[in-house]
Amino acid sequence: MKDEPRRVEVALGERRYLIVIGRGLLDDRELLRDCVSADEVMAVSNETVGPLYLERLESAFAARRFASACLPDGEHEKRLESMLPVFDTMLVNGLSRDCQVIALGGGVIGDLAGFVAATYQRGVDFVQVPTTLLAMVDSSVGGKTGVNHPRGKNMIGAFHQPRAVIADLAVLDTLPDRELRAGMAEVIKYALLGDRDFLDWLEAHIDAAMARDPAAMAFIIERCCRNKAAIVAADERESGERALLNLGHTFGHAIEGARGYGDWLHGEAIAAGMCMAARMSARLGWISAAQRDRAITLVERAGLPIRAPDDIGPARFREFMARDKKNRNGELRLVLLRNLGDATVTADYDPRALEATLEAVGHE
Ligand SMILES: NC(=O)c1ccc[n+]([C@@H]2O[C@H](COP(=O)([O-])OP(=O)(O)OC[C@H]3O[C@@H](n4cnc5c(N)ncnc54)[C@H](O)[C@@H]3O)[C@@H](O)[C@H]2O)c1
Ligand SMILES: O=C(O)C(=O)C[C@@H](O)[C@H](O)[C@H](O)COP(=O)(O)O
Ligand SMILES: [Zn+2]
Repeated sequence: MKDEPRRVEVALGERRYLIVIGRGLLDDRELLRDCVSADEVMAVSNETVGPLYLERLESAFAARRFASACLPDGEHEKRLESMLPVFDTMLVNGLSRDCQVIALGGGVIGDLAGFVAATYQRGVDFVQVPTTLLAMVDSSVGGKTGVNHPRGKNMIGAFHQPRAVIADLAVLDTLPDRELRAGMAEVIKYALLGDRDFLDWLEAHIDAAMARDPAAMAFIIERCCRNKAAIVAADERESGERALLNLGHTFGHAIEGARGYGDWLHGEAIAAGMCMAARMSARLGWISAAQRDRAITLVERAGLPIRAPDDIGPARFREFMARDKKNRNGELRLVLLRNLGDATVTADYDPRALEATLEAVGHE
């Protein structure tokens, strides 16, 4: 018997949208046509995902004006220049302000296509069709769109919520193992920042999840989407608690930036960044050494890096961290652990704990 899709609502005051999670959704034309209501459709994907799944969208929207663009693959392509060919395609095809954009891909395509939608003719609607675990549990939800700048991650962008998120679990069958592991970093993030029960569950089921057990995957994706939907509903534009979703990201974004958005995947950098946050929290005495090790062990069991690359010194970390979007009045705000399953965003910490954590990169 086919499982019914799971549905998670993101409620933003009067506005709301659905995240639909299930196997085979890309073959459900009724759902696709329901979510994408416009007569003019622009699908954005990349050279890896497009050949695998774009045809499903093409055939679902054959009766409408349909245009598409497949960008080169990779995090380094998440930059302003990559948006131009997408705008060109939209203009050449005469797409009006009534068109809708579909982002078909991982977080890179989701963030970029979302920003295209936020800015094309001052803003059109878009639908997220995430194809990585990371995009299903995190980037497709919540409306953060944008691109990187050589001086910092996601430095140019806009809040622009999708009108729907369609997560077809079948597409994960073609996702490489390394990308699955990268997605698991954001999964572990939700547990550490605010969901202690989920942390216990993950510790018991991480091996099943890494083996792509279908029930475990569906449970994980729904649980993470519910967590994210609740945080985004409470603080859509990150004036407060949404910054908790940045656990591991102040360090992680510095790693990505210092490596030139190249060899370290976002999820890998965030994994190492979360371990740094755990070590710093332990140095501050906010969590015990045993709790720190529990967090790090889970990251390690997911096959993720637990250490930042040793060629990024404290000065380079600080250079990127000084530009972090969470900073206020020149103060470096960090997401740290007060307990497992209980993170806090604060600039109120002993700076020596940060210094020691940065100095120890490569040694611990
Ligand atoms: N907006 C947000 O809230 C948010 C949240 C988390 C991360 N992000 C951003 O997301 C990006 C990382 O996303 P990602 O990890 O999905 O990386 P990605 O988009 O680069 O995708 C990872 C790789 O998997 C390939 N791929 C995607 N789906 C596939 C499939 N089904 N089968 C085979 N290959 C597939 C892609 O072509 C790519 O090579 C980063 O830029 C990060 O900053 C944004
Ligand atoms: O949705 C959010 O809020 C997040 O912070 C989710 C993060 O996982 C994601 O990497 C996000 O893109 C980071 O945003 P930024 O504002 O720190 O650039
Ligand atoms: Zn992230």
